[in-house]
Amino acid sequence: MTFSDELWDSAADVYDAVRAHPFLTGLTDGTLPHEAFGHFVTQDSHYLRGYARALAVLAARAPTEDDTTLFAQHAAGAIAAEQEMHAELSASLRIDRSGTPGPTTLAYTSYLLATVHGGSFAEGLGAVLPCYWIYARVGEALLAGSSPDPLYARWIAMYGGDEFQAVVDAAVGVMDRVAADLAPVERERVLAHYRTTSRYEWMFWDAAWRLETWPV
Ligand SMILES: Cc1ncc(CN)c(N)n1
Repeated sequence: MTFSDELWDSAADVYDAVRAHPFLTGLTDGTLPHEAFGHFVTQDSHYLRGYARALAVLAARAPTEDDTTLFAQHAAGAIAAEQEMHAELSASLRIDRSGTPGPTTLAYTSYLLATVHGGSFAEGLGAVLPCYWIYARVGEALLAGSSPDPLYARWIAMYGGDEFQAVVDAAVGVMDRVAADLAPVERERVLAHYRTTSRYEWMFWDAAWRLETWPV
């Protein structure tokens, strides 16, 4: 069993909860209100800025030149592709993506940044991995059925597409390589970060579903 298998299995219950969430079932059957999707797109634009910063820190702390190149490319290229899609979706939904990050967005990005700065490279990678991997698995699972709503179909095609899957495979491969040299205590820390950010992934969809705002 590879370390990435162990990681995936450790948060498989969270992934199952993600798949069952009404935001995703609504995306698939087309019943998700555009207001909730617009909320998601706006918050995700904020999220991606924080995520890109976290990947850039990871690139700077990477153990090999190839890893630095990989995460720097992901910080620039992958994020640009997602932001481009958000710009198109926002125009179709006629939403303005300005405003401030909501509570869940801020908590999630703050956790990512704290971990990539304060933990080891492996811990940082464990924290960013659910962002890659859960979206790839969700995209892959939803691709065949897609959605009757063309905006949701566009979103599913992005994450279910080969390009995104290849990006994710590369990041998972680095995790497996790095894990070979980790002491058991550090593996446990990686698993803990991975589970926490998997939970944040569920919370991010839930926040959009609830149209979350700051309570005061
Ligand atoms: C919250 C979140 N998580 C993951 C992804 C996919 N990079 C995303 N765009 N937004």
